[in-house]
Amino acid sequence: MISLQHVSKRYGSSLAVDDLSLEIERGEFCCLIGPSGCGKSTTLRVINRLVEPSSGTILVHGHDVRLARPEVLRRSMGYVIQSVGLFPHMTVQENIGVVPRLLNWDKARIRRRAWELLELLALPPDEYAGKYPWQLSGGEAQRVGVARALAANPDILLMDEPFGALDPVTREHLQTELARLQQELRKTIVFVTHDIEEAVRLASRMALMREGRLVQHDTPEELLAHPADSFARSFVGADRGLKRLSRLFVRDFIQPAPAVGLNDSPERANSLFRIDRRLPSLWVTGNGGKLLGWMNRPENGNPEHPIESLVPVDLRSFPLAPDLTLKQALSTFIRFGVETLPVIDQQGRLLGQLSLPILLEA
Ligand SMILES: Nc1ncnc2c1ncn2[C@@H]1O[C@H](COP(=O)(O)OP(=O)(O)OP(=O)(O)O)[C@@H](O)[C@H]1O
Repeated sequence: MISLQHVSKRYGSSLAVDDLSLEIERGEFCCLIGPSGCGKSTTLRVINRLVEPSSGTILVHGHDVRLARPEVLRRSMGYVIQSVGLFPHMTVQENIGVVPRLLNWDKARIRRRAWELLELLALPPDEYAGKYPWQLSGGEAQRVGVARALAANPDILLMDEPFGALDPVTREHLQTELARLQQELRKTIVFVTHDIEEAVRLASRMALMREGRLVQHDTPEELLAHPADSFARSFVGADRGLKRLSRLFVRDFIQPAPAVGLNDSPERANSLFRIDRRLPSLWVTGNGGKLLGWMNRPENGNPEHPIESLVPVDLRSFPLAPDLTLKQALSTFIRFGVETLPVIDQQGRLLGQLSLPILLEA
């Protein structure tokens, strides 16, 4: 899909990119990663000819990019940068419509597309289409930037530190959105970041660079498990086991959860405690299997009624959602100081539980 062959870029006497060869397959999410100044942005920009390489060849869909007119090439790829670059005098809808207008789409089609994309990016069109960039938060502006890049439905998205300027919470939110979007759209994405956590979370393959050269091009799992050299090892960090947890999801580690209904008899709870003598507590569910809290094993062994022994939980923060990463789950374990956490679906129904030993084994 995108093939960089022996690409170099020289600025005066220094080489920003040094004989770099890289193959990016269709539908891949390739993160270019490495320390500041290693040539990530330059590598990205030679793909849409914002930067002309000093030597080497770049093929997109098998065609040499040098043979395409730069403006045509750029329109055929989405491009998202850190500072967004929305036009301040244009509304959100007009900003999203920039490339479609250049492509002479009619007004109705541009509007339809803008609304469709705003919905896709969780920005209600009624509310956002008519806003100006100064009326948006950083996270919202970045979403509009992504919508604008997707406007003409390009196969390729080039993203240069798109979330670099956002606060950590918004950043994590947008990472989740982008991962969801990619599941749905399957674009070929080249994404520059110097944040290894971000790359591990999003990439299907990571290209680790150092001083303009490619050090390792691998899946995040491989890069974390088998860094190619001492530089790669130090870049991925001593806590690479912890980082791997960002690639694993709660849904794949759910186990059955021992539970009673709120209106079940004390005998029912008692029999579950008898079956597993080490069980410290039972989850308690209400209508339709919705989680309410837990009940502890009675200390004197006398059966207790779930209604009377219920310890309610804060459903917004305590239970896990199946699509959280194990890393996020670990922080919930630490926050509450527990060994087992319930997993619930969007309706609050108990799906099962995750235990800390299972997570640590993963
Ligand atoms: N237009 C330019 N003129 C001169 N030198 C440049 C130019 N653009 C980049 N460089 C140099 O090329 C090298 C690679 O820059 P590049 O921006 O590609 O790195 P990067 O890995 O994206 O860095 P960062 O993570 O800090 O953005 C740097 O040493 C930089 O100073």
